[in-house]
Amino acid sequence: MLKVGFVGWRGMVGSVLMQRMEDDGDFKGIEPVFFTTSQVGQAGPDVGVDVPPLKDAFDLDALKALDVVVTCQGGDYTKAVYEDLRGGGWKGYWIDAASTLRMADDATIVLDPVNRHVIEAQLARGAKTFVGGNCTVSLMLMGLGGLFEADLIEWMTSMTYQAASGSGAKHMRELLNQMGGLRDSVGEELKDPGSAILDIDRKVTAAMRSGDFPTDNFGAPLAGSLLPWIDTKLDNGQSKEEWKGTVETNKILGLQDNPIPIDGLCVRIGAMRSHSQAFTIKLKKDVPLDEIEDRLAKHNDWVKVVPNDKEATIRDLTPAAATGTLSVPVGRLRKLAMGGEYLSAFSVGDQLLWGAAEPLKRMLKILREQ
Ligand SMILES: NC(=O)C1=CN([C@@H]2O[C@H](COP(=O)(O)OP(=O)(O)OC[C@H]3O[C@@H](n4cnc5c(N)ncnc54)[C@H](OP(=O)(O)O)[C@@H]3O)[C@@H](O)[C@H]2O)C=CC1
Ligand SMILES: N[C@@H](CC(=O)OP(=O)(O)O)C(=O)O
Repeated sequence: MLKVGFVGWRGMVGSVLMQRMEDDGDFKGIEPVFFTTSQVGQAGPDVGVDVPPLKDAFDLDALKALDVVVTCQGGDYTKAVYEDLRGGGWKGYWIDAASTLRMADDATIVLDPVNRHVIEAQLARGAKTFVGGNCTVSLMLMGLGGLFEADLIEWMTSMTYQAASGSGAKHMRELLNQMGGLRDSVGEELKDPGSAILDIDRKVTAAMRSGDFPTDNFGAPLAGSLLPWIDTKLDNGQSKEEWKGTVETNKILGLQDNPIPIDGLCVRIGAMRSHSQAFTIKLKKDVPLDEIEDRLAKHNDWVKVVPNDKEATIRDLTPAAATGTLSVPVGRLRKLAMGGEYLSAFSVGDQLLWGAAEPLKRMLKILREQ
């Protein structure tokens, strides 16, 4: 029975992972050990099997006793522990949600409905480090996997609409406080259907720009606005989030030697936990739309092609519809005015499920089935 250590299990990503593992009975058949950076000795979570008290996540000897470490604790933890653990001779499997190790030569980015062949090849050559991809990248590949699989994409842009959860729990709270602050600033006026909308707008804008508006986490208003920058700046002008779209996609697909150009702008919007993306795709040839829809729909069990009409789109192709589900709807599929090789698409997905926890859960299962 695999002895599996969980670090970061009570955080936002970790909690989603725990829930999904419980839903699917994944704790049966492993020996789980729970770790913490702050609550050593306290009782472990109730996951339906006996677990020892929480161990110290920085205790290398305790970690070395494991066959597998699954961490959702974040990049600082990975930086603090991983090298020392490997340097100390530990040969176990490391499964990580953080981006720290993703582009390392000995790390494989996991998204098995898309790159099971890459994962299997890496396992066969003895790879031991497996990392979940960036949420936007994983969700894009789950949605458009059928086109990548058929090698139909010459290049593409991804313009994102990313939810607050991608920045963490505090940001989700701040977004809600911002929304509440805007509403409260015009509470009286909203009670009166006859009040002038431009007066309401003026007050809302003033509230948004006031020094009292809660912006400690985002650094600027998000509610009623948007933020066209995510993560740090690179020398070429890309944000790091935009860079990940190029390099992680090609690494996941095993195309580093002949990469597909993928670029775009990453934008934070006031959604809670589902990321959306609008794509412009240059196809290698003019493929009929029904064939494209067929390839997309058949690629995996979670992608759902949404007909390109208003009713279906506003019902099924939104964060409100996708959140809390494993479904990855893809719609707005049509050929663009530039010609038959130019395709538009729009996708949505829960960034804590396929964007974070689900690929890790499934990687652990792949190890168990080996
Ligand atoms: N947020 C996201 O969208 C994504 C995040 N990731 C990666 O996952 C990492 C973790 O992200 P996320 O889950 O958002 O981080 P959280 O801040 O929710 O949790 C991280 C850790 O904080 C500690 N913690 C302290 N106070 C609390 C509290 N009140 N409730 C819960 N945990 C608490 C816990 O560790 P302890 O028990 O040791 O105190 C927990 O494991 C990120 O750093 C990133 O590397 C990856 C993909 C997406
Ligand atoms: N950066 C993503 C969240 C994420 O997945 O990040 P990372 O690539 O560090 O795992 C966001 O803000 O929406």
